[in-house]
Amino acid sequence: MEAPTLMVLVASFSALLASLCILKLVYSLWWRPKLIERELKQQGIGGTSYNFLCGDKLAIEKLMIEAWSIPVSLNHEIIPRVDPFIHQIVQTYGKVCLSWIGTRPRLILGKAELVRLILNNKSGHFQKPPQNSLVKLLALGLAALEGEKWAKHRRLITPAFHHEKLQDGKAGNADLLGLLLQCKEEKGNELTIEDVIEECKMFYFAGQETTAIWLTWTLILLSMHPAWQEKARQEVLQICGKTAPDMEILNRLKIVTMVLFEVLRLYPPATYLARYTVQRTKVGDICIPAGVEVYVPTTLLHHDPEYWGDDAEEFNPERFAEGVSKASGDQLAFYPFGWGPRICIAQNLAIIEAKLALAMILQHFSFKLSPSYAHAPCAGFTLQPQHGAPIILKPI
Ligand code: HEM
Repeated sequence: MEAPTLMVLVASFSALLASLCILKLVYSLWWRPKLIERELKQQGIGGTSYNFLCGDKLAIEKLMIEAWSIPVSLNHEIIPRVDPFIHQIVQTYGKVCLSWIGTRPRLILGKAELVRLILNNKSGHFQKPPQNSLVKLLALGLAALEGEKWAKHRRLITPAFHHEKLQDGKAGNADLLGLLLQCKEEKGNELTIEDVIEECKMFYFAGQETTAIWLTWTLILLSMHPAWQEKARQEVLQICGKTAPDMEILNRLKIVTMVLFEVLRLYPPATYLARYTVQRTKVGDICIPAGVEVYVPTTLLHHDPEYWGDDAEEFNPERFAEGVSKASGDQLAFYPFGWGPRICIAQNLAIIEAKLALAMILQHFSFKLSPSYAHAPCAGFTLQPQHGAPIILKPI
């Protein structure tokens, strides 16, 4: 073949390749989002229209900067501050609506019956959304695994949190590490040393932050509601005086438990859960295309008067007097630990830790908010008091 002909061929091939790349880009950055938008809107789902490349990112950032620049009054109507975009979009388009995180469609499902279908789904069509590399670096392990590997790790780790272990006070990191290393040693088991490290990292992050923040909000709320602080203290002192509570005593602390659940309702450490459709999937009447992030807004459901009544925004531990299942109009309006197959593996441990810590604080201290406290809940990795929690403790 002559040189000029060869050059023409190479040039045509390059041009074809470039056109294909451009087409692919146009498809993923414009056409596909628009197709998904049309499909969901045809099913009667309202929401924002897709903006090229950035979606609702700018609107979300603007609302957050505004909301987070000032504290709020000392009450529990926190949604407009914690998640101003969700607050606004749900007010405009309803509890089931569509928004955009860049090019990724985000379907908000703020109804208990749909939350149930998503979190209970065992088809494998809903997975954890693809994460950016920073999140991957921080937290891998069980919470980020999928499919067979997740099922295997979950099976391996579950015994570390068995009820009897918790009763003996033996559960925890040392136990988990022992279990994982034992599994790694066993012949035929493909658990690698990297897997063991990832699980330990995951448990460190998942375990420390969430329980600490739960206790922090509990101290803030019991400072805001001193009558409940006193009621809970009286219960502890009546049952065990000033001796450290054991498991049997912890099981008898009814008011302490009601208080802790009411704090989890109003200030859930994990403000939302997210899933991602790996293929077209039906949820109730909604047909969700592949590649859609499903956003399950925990804080919104925990504050919704439809499930909690007119006093939804009030701190009223009494609503948990008959247990979690009778506290709301729908059991799936309260899921601080998630639900279904991926429910928090350590929820019993977290509850025991929180009860023990709170009971011991109540036994030995009375507490109130420092005058420098500004009520400013904001959602980062977990739901945080933005300017800290200065609390004045007085030994009793
Ligand atoms: C107040 C305390 C805690 C809260 C509110 C909490 C909340 C949650 C939630 C909502 C999920 C489900 C996530 C999802 O479905 O996407 C979860 C999963 C998980 N949590 Fe917790 N958690 C707490 C304490 C802990 C502790 C103490 C540990 C470890 C010692 C832990 C380890 C895990 C793990 C490993 C998963 C992933 C389970 C799986 O995907 O199979 N959590 N947690």
